[in-house]
Parts: sequence; C-alpha cells; structure tokens
Amino acid sequence: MTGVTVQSVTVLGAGSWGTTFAKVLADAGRDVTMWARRAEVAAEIRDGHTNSRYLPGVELPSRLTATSDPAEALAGAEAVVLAVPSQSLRANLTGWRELLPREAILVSLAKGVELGSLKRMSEVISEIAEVPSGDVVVVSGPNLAKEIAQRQPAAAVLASADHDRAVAIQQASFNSYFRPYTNTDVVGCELGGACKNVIALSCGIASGLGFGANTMATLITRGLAETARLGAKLGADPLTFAGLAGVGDLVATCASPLSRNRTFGERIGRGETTAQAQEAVGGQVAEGVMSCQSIRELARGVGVDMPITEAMYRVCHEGMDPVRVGAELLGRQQKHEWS
Ligand SMILES: NC(=O)C1=CN([C@@H]2O[C@H](COP(=O)(O)OP(=O)(O)OC[C@H]3O[C@@H](n4cnc5c(N)ncnc54)[C@H](OP(=O)(O)O)[C@@H]3O)[C@@H](O)[C@H]2O)C=CC1
Ligand SMILES: O=C(CO)COP(=O)(O)O
Repeated sequence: MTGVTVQSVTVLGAGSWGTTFAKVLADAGRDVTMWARRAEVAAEIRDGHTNSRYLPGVELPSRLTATSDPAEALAGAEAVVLAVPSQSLRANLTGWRELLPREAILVSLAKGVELGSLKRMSEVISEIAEVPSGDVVVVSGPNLAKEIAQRQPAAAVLASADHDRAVAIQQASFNSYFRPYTNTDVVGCELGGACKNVIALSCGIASGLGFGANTMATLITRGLAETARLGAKLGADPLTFAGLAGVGDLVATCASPLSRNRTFGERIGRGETTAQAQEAVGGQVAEGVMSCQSIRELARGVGVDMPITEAMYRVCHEGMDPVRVGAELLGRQQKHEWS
C-alpha cells in the first residue's frame, strides 16, 4: 500500500478523544463522519457543531458530520478510527465487523490492555477484523484531548508495522497544531500508552495525599522503568520509551489536572471511594483502573516485576489503604537502580 491518500475517514466513538481526533482530521482537510452510540450526541455534533458533554466550549468544524447508525457512518470510509474504551472494543468491533470497508486502514486510539485475553488493542482488532496486526495504525503520545481540541500544539506517534499505512494516516491528520510522527514499534507504543495510565493513577494518589514534586518525579521515573522492563520482555524497542509514546505521554498525563487517570487517583488519595472518584471524571473512562489488573497479569505471566502497577491493583481492586500501599512500596528490598 504505497502512496495512498486518505480523504474519507470514519471515527467510531464520540467521547473526548474520538471527537478531538475527528476535529484534527477535519482541520487537516479530511471528510469526517463520526458514529456516536447516542442519537442525541450525533445530532448535536451534526447540527450544532458541538459535543457539550465531552468538549464543552469547543466549536467543531462544519465539515465534520455524525450519525448513530454504524452502517451509515462506515459507508465509503478509507480509514476507520476506533475510539471507544479498551474494554468495550471487542464487543463493539464484533458488531461492526461486517460493515468495515475491505480496504479501509484501521486506526486505534485506545490505550489499554484487554482483561482476560491480555491483548493489546491492535491484537484485539487483528483478531476480530481478521487483518494482520501489523496493518493496524496505533495513535499514541502526549495528547490530552481538551488541549488539542483548543488547537494547542502537540505531537503524536502513529505506529504500524506497515510504514505506508502509518504515512497515509500521518498525511491525513497533520495540520497546523498537530504533528504526527511515524514509528514501527507497535508493541512499545501500545504498552507505553496503557502503562502510563496506571502510573498517572499513582501520581494522582500521591498528590491527593499531599506529596510534592519529588514524589511525582520518583513515580514517573520508576513507572517508566517498570514499563520499559515489560516492553523489553515483550519485544519493544527500548528507544520508544524515551519518545512521545513513552516519557512524553507519561509526563503529560502524570502532571496534568486534565488527566482522568490522575484525577481519579487524586480523589482516592484524598480518601474518596472508587465510585466518588469515577464521578469526579464525569463518567469518562479512566483506563488505568482496569489496566492495572490486566497489565499486572501480563507482567506476572512473563515474570516482570511491576511494583507500582501491583500497588495500584491493590488500591483499586482490593480496597487497600493508599498510605499502607505507599509504605510497602518504599519498604521493598533495597536494590540497584537498573536491576
Ligand atoms: N481523552 C484523551 O485525552 C485521550 C484518550 N485516549 C484513549 O482513547 C480511548 C477513548 O477515550 P475517550 O474518547 O477519551 O473516552 P471517553 O470516556 O471520553 O468517551 C468514550 C466514548 O466511547 C463511548 N463508549 C463508552 N463505553 C462504550 C461502550 N461500552 N460501547 C460503545 N461506546 C462506548 C462513549 O459513549 P457514551 O457517551 O454514549 O457513553 C463515548 O462516546 C481510551 O482508550 C483513552 O485512553 C487516548 C489519548 C487521549
Ligand atoms: O491519554 C491521555 C493523554 O495522552 C489521556 O489521559 P487520561 O485518560 O488520563 O485523561
């Protein structure tokens, strides 16, 4: 697939990032149709050019249209962007499978690891859509939706084993505020995106407990170390973790009050329940809550030590007190920085 030009794009999912990425594509001159599962959201995007629940105050381009009918959304698409939360991707894609145009480039926005199968999103897409996983293009990087929706400058990574497909999406999404780079390390980019949500939870908890910059930097750096350890074991390129999908995304998410994962963690650190923390992110997805479980299982399965991920699992799924979990993290056996 050399020199393919993508003009017509469908985005399946109308949350924060799906809507923002649709705007990025429209601002890059593409014809974009969104699918929203609720008809009223589709109508608001199509007729009012807003998505007030997910992007309040943002005006959407008039060339961006929307429907709640997946068949209508997918007709004639040259690229299909999957923008639903990780744990719902399999079920949704199964329903859409027969509607996918055969030649369309499949693009994944989700940052997570599936519970049960422990698959990365490109692996789930490959299995359900029956395409080689190397054909899927994965979008990752420091991309907090609300900032990009306001046209604040940002860069991203488009990872695919098929360089030509990544270039086709690069050309389709490049605009004056969004600069996408290509990368062939799909494993590293997907793991970087999934793991940083878990580390952002921990930074939020630390902030909620009243800790400052040293604690944040410690969690970010040691979080990157455990992410890179898992990546190395699973065949990722170590350099990826020094790039946009590694340290770039990790720093943005761990530092920003806009991050749902960080916000969720902060509420837990302040003593709120998981239900209260979920309410604080407005019902939007905080992927790290489920990914701390799937990544923990993935890491245990290949014998990789991920203490911060283990700690987040204990807090989110075993209801353990964050103060006690933090003390346990600090009290582990002393070791060399790189062992
Ligand atoms: N927001 C961000 O800044 C970024 C997010 N991402 C990743 O992108 C992915 C999508 O996130 P984002 O758009 O922010 O999520 P949101 O929570 O903002 O929106 C989720 C969207 O998916 C829909 N949805 C939720 N559950 C289901 C389901 N079971 N079946 C069908 N549709 C469903 C929602 O519909 P409804 O409104 O009807 O509930 C909504 O349109 C996540 O993996 C996230 O980690 C990546 C980079 C940046
Ligand atoms: O992935 C993101 C930024 O790159 C968004 O992070 P949150 O899901 O925590 O808001």
